[in-house]
Amino acid sequence: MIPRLAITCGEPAGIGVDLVLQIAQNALPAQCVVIADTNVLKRRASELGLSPKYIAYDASAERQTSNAGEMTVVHIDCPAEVKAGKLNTANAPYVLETLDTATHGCVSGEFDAMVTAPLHKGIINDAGIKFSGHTEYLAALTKAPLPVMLLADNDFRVALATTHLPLKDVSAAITKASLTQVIEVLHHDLKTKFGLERPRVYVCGLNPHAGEGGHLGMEEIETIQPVIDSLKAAGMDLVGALPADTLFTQKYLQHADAVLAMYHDQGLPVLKYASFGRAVNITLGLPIIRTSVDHGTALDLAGTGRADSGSLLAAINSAIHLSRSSKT
Ligand SMILES: NC(=O)C1=CN([C@@H]2O[C@H](COP(=O)(O)OP(=O)(O)OC[C@H]3O[C@@H](n4cnc5c(N)ncnc54)[C@H](O)[C@@H]3O)[C@@H](O)[C@H]2O)C=CC1
Ligand SMILES: NCC(=O)COP(=O)(O)O
Repeated sequence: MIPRLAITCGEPAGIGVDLVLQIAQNALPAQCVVIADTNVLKRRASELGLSPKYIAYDASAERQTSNAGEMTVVHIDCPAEVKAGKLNTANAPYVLETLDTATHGCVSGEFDAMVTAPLHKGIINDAGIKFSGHTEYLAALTKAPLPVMLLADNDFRVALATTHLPLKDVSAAITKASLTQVIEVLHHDLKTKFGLERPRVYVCGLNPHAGEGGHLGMEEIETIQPVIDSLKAAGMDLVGALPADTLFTQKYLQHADAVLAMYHDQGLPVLKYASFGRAVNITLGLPIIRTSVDHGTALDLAGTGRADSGSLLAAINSAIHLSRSSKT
């Protein structure tokens, strides 16, 4: 089976467009279908000194792997002119339309997976559209009750109990019910997507020193530990709650199939310090396969040819692997 992947370019003023063009210089063992405005691609390609052959996507044609120097495209109109590095609120609906097209294609089975290049959350909100991130948006589109963000560099996997929310709201968002659901989704997907029979998950506390016995916060005693104990009693292999600063050391990491951090900037800086440029963001808990890059729009690099496509390539390879090996 040749996997067919929908690839979105994200923010058109960002490096997503550059990266997709760079990736198309190489042959890939999948049919990569880029969802974008062909004119945006062509203009950026000429800025980068690239000239791929553009092929209009034909859903009825037989699947073929992607050839070097060719790009299969589903054209979506981008309303306003795109200048590399310059955000424009007028193009926010276009960004979402590319996501909608890719997602509907995955839900219908036309695509086996979607791979997303980075979008700019701020400019979409500036356009008057409430938006937190791909993770939440794709969950709403696919009616998934709870998405879980996981970033991975091979066997080093970091999942998050909460995603995009202000730090002041994190504690209230971690309830016994929400944390139980997050761990259940993580446990389920580690088995079905990563083939881990009995995944071992190390769980971080929320507070410094995991609350220091209640002297530095009560969330561990009142919420996190009771959830861990109850799921362990139900048969899951969980360790914690451990202080996050010491959990992220080799002594523990070498035994972990995944780490569950309580919030975005507790887990991701560690992962990015170790693996920036080759890690993959995988959304768990969706009825479709979605992978993404480990970085943002890097407006400072758009159109310069200096953006590193390592993480996008890793995201594509991960989507290919997951399309072939995932069980439901
Ligand atoms: N999956 C997604 O859609 C993601 C989107 N973002 C969004 O990106 C926007 C900008 O975020 P920032 O925090 O500035 O992070 P960023 O990742 O865009 O940039 C941080 C630094 O890393 C560099 N960098 C990023 N990607 C690179 C690459 N492929 N090659 C070489 N250098 C690279 C940039 O030049 C910059 O110096 C925000 O709106 C954020 O929400 C951030 C992360 C993921
Ligand atoms: N830092 C990772 C990130 O923000 C990715 O968000 P999403 O757009 O994939 O939900």
